Amino acid sequence: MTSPKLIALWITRRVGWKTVSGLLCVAVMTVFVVDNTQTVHQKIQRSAFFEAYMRLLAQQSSPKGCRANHSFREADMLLQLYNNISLGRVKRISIPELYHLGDAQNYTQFLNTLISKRKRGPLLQGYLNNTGGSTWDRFYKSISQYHLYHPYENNVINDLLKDVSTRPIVSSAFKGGGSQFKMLLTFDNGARGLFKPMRYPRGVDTFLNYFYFDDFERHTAEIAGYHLDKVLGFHRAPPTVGRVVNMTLDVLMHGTSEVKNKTYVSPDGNLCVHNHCRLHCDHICGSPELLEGSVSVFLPNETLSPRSLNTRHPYSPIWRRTIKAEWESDPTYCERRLKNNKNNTEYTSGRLLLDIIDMAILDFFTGNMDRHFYERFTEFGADTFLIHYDNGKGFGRAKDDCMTCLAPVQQCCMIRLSTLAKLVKLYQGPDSLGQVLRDSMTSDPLSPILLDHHLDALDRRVGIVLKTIHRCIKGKTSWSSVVIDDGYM
Ligand SMILES: Nc1ncnc2c1ncn2[C@@H]1O[C@H](COP(=O)(O)OP(=O)(O)OP(=O)(O)O)[C@@H](O)[C@H]1O
Ligand SMILES: [Mn+2]
Repeated sequence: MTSPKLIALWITRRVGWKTVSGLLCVAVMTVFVVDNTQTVHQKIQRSAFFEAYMRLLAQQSSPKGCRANHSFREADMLLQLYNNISLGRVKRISIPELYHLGDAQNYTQFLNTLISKRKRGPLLQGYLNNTGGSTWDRFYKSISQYHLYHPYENNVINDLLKDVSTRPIVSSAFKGGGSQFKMLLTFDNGARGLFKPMRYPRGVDTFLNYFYFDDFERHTAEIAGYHLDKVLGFHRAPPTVGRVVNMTLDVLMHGTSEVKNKTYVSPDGNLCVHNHCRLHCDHICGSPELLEGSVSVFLPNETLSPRSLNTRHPYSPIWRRTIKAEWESDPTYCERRLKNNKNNTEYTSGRLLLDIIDMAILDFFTGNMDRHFYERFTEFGADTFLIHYDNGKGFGRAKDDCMTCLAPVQQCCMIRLSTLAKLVKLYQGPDSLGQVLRDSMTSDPLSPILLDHHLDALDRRVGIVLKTIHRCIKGKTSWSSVVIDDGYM
């Protein structure tokens, strides 16, 4: 914060807004009367103090962060504490300058500064000498130990998403694994994408009597999940885009023989396909032949760059209606099994637990309870990010908040400093999470992806995460045991 701004803030805090406004009016009148050789306007414009004061006044009257839509007393207290620590007003605790929040700085500027300091790390070995020039090749070559893609190589991702949403499809096959209907699409350049079809129109909520595993996924949640991961500065989700598939051309004509055999015209005259899977594989129909869905860029070939598949998530939910998982019934689960588990150093040291917490925050924002396993690129060992894919169970209910999704944060009472800084910034404004996500998603060909009430819910959820963190700090009476600066962002 600039020093005139600090002075303005200090005076305002001491004597109150009204008094300062009154004094300012008197000062303006005096300037006007005493010296009329220059206009009052010019004189006022010169004053740094005046400018700082007006900026603060504008923010006081119309905050636009998440807080403007949903404020929580405890989140406000955390915001104040955060800023006080940044200003050096709290003994023995400090926040590195990189994470200080300027009032007027917009979120994207703040995020970009943060990201520019992120470690790059080594790239995937299997692609180092790849000379292919497709957008997929360029993307694979940029995957590093610390991120799936680099935001400053934006053109790669933009070009890639354009290709995924427009390139001719030359083959479509059923994709096994998991419980939802999926197709593996191959494009005319041999590259691949994972297609998830629309199961619900945008306005349909998850039925209240459904468990999370009863529900279909939403293609819009896959697209929004990618954008949300991106605007939160994680860059750990495979680029995903909306696409309208032609059931005749892309599925019937270019389908594998298995797909062709399972394509039919419904009594309503629509071209449909069916497949048998574990849970949700009923019939997918075009209207009459067009079908919208999401396509995620397929990750690198697994033989070249293996991923640790099927590592059980410590907060995995149970596929049962009547039994609870251990973590659901034992609030000491994190302390006992993860944080202080001497038999399992995976969670007691390194970045893993904080990555699980980042993912829990992402899942709380979307309402996605569907985390059974986690995956990462094996060649980077434990010092690498978790891949944020499979976001399709999100955005089912805007009115409710998935508090069980937040269990890792509530129980472990930890958060990465960089993640906290982003959330506090979004809470403070001038931008809110709903707004930055809306802006990001306008680039998708199927925009609008989310209806407004889902965007508004995100602003509420930012406040709830901060409230949870504030409770942790109060409960443990220690900032530094809760807010961890491990240097990752
Ligand atoms: N973009 C991708 N590139 C490569 N592999 C992927 C991609 N997306 C998903 N996968 C792989 O396919 C598996 C199944 O995908 P996904 O989890 O999205 O399916 P699902 O049917 O929703 O599964 P579930 O029933 O567990 O929710 C993932 O665990 C992952 O290993
Ligand atoms: Mn899924």
